[in-house]
Amino acid sequence: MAAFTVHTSAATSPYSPAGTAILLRSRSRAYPTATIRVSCSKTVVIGVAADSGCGKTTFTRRLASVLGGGAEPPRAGRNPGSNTLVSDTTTVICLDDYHSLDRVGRKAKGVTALDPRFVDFDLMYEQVRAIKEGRAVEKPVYNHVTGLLDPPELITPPNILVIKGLHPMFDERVRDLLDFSIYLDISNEVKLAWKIQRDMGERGGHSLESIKASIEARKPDFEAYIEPQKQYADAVIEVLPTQLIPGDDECKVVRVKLIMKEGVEHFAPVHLFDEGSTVYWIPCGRKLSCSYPGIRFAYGFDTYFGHEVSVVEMDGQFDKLDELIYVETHLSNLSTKFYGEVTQQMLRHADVPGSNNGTGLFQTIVGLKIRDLYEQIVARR
Ligand SMILES: Nc1ncnc2c1ncn2[C@@H]1O[C@H](COP(=O)(O)OP(=O)(O)OP(=O)(O)O)[C@@H](O)[C@H]1O
Ligand SMILES: O=C(CO)[C@H](O)[C@H](O)COP(=O)(O)O
Repeated sequence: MAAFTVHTSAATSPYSPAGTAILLRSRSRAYPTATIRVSCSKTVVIGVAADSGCGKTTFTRRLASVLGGGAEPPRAGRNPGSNTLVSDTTTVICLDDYHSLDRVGRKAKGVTALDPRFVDFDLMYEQVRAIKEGRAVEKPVYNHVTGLLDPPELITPPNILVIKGLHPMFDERVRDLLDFSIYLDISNEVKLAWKIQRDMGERGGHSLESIKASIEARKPDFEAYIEPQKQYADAVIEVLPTQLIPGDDECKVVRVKLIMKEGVEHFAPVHLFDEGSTVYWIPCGRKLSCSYPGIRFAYGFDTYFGHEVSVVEMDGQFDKLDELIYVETHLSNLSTKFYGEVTQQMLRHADVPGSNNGTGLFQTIVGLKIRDLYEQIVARR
């Protein structure tokens, strides 16, 4: 386990309000000494796990914005290769920053980034714990552009820390630091469609064959190290091909399940119409315009890795986001602060991928539930 020294001094942090400065510095890595000023309030920690290219960044951008104000990379002058997002209430850190090998090193060893042997879990645990306890850290940076391990960046304690990546629930010590955890469970068909969209579209430079090959090459490690984490998640957002278009392989229309564990402290699962009932609902018609293939909701109880869960499901997509209010009025336990807040949040983020289907809807709802969980934890203190 890495050894650490703690420095205390007073200064102003580039990230957070004034407070007594405590800086955690790792002896096992040569980090520059920085002094900052942080509030000593504690931080609520949220874990978001998924495979590569499965929407972690997209979700956590939406989440940070729902929790309070647009999330931006760290202030000017910081490392442009930083993966960190900061809003006025939330800091999102990317666990790729704890890679112990850079891209060349992984290639030389013939290992993938999913292999936990090459993740610095000791440092991850010490730094997430430090932030949770109100201490700033100098977090390493993995640069996805260059594939190199960049100089560290200063992270000071926010109200809510979101740790997103491949392994937030893999190490039991880190898992025990989480106040709430989400797993994004993207089916193989949808994962391929999204990776094609990104690596041949947005990022470019990849062929269909190389994309399929990279997914296949990582599959053994995904099944061994990433996918088993979903048993620990408090909520799972499962994205599947639609059942409304027989034989569809485009995955432009998706069926999405929000799987919520029962009995999680500060988290009351959402339900549709009547709690505890089994519901199948096709809302299309005069109050919710739906073009082909329409929309279908479902709700009920199930078991998931031995846990009792509630599941709300949406298949299809919205034509007019403002009509979502009709659906919202039939959902309960949303933790909204006013009538129509889910619909308003969806309209605010209409340009974010998934805003017309169950992924955007359930990600928005999870954001409001996390806000409520945070407020309950703070009130209890
Ligand atoms: N709900 C969604 N609907 C449609 N496309 C989506 C959705 N969420 C993410 N995507 C797309 O999937 C691709 C991967 O998304 P994103 O970069 O957020 O994943 P990631 O898990 O952060 O990736 P990586 O692990 O490589 O960092 C992007 O092209 C993104 O636009
Ligand atoms: O799985 C990933 C992120 O979730 C990345 O592929 C991993 O971090 C390695 O990055 P790169 O492919 O840019 O070297």
